[in-house]
Amino acid sequence: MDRILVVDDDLGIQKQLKWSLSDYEVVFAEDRQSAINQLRRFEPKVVTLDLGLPPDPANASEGLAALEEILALSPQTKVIVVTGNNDKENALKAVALGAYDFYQKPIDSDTIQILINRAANLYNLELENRQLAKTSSSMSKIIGNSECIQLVSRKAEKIAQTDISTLLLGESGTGKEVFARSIHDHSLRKDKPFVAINCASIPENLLESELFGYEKGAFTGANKTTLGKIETAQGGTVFLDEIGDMPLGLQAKMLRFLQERVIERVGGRSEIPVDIRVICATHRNLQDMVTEQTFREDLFYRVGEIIISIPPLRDRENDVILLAKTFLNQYNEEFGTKVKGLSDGAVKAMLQHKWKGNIRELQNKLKSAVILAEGSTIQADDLGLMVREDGDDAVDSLNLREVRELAESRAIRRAYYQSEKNMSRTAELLGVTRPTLYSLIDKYHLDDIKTGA
Ligand SMILES: Nc1ncnc2c1ncn2[C@@H]1O[C@H](COP(=O)(O)OP(=O)(O)OP(=O)(O)O)[C@@H](O)[C@H]1O
Repeated sequence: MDRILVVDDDLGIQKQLKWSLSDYEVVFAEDRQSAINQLRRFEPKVVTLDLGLPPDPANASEGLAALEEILALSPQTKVIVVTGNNDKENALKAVALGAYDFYQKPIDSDTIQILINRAANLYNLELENRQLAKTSSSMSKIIGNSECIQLVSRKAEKIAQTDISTLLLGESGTGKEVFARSIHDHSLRKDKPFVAINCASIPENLLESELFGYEKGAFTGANKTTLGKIETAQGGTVFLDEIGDMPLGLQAKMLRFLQERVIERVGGRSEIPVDIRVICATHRNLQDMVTEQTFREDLFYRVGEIIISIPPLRDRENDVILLAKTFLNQYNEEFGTKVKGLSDGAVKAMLQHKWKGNIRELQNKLKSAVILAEGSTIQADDLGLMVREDGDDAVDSLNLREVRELAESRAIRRAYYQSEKNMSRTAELLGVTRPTLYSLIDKYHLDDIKTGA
């Protein structure tokens, strides 16, 4: 509930406003000092300020001084000044000082309510814009305010200007490619190419020539010498998505390229030096693959000089809403629609949903909801989601064990980030011993925490 501060020494007006502003949490003050105290304590979004305050209720001096103090302390607050009848001069003075609007007594409940609603909406919009601007200032394409995504973004920002081989881990659709591009865009190689290749989507027999290129006549159909993706990225960055799907034979060749920074085209005889940064990604558990000997251990250490784990959307607190609003604006523009926002039910359903497809799933849902929405706001139904009552996690879980596992994994991850990745502190926050914490991390496959990423 948005909070409003009413500054007025007239108890009748206080009562009237409390009654007519039932959609808000209303707090009161009767003079300048108490107004400032309440402002500090409650951080209201909107203040209605009577200019005639004690000890000088007949003049506007005390009210104007209060206005200046409020705006100096909290410039984003929307202040609506309330003046005596016909006191236009002071009203205009207040607006010149930065008041959002003015209102002349006597107070009409409906009108002041409309004014306050508009002021609160504007405040919320400005707040959202500030948050978007804040997130876009560092890693520009990474949208998200949650603590875990901020930590990961900072890590990515730190390594962007180095050439360290980076391994991005995360479920499908969490934004691994977006991160890879952002790292490239923040690096000294940003004016050179960024070339992405998905190792899982290219048949095994073609992957080698796709990566390393081939000489004319190397095989049937090789009519002319062709550069591979690595060579075309010369000076820039190669993003190898789904590195876990790279066949073992090719892994050896990849290792040689990473160690010696030279490549040989298929059918070629000469070594070609390449100056390239490599970023790899996978949704697989490479450590397990190393144990199973389906991924070379030496390659694992070579591609993962630094490992960054991108958290799944369900662990990113309110980011889901921030992202949904961003996509909503984006799709409104793309499809020429005028959907205004998300209903409370839609917000609740989105916060409850498990987002197995992560940001990609959210994007798809928003896209069809914007196109199909009947009203001006998106409902849970438009997103194909259901609102569950609190504690009703079991509805789309397999059984109680799954509900418990999900809740425990979430709690562990939250405590881990809250304690800035300190294991002892994480265990303390969760009220378990360190060995218990480690066994839970193993049990729930929280690999990012295990590797300290
Ligand atoms: N932080 C973000 N802000 C806005 N959009 C994002 C963000 N992260 C990802 N996206 C969008 O989500 C979609 C999925 O992102 P991306 O392809 O980078 O995920 P991925 O982890 O590489 O997926 P996969 O493993 O399936 O290849 C893309 O359309 C991307 O534009």
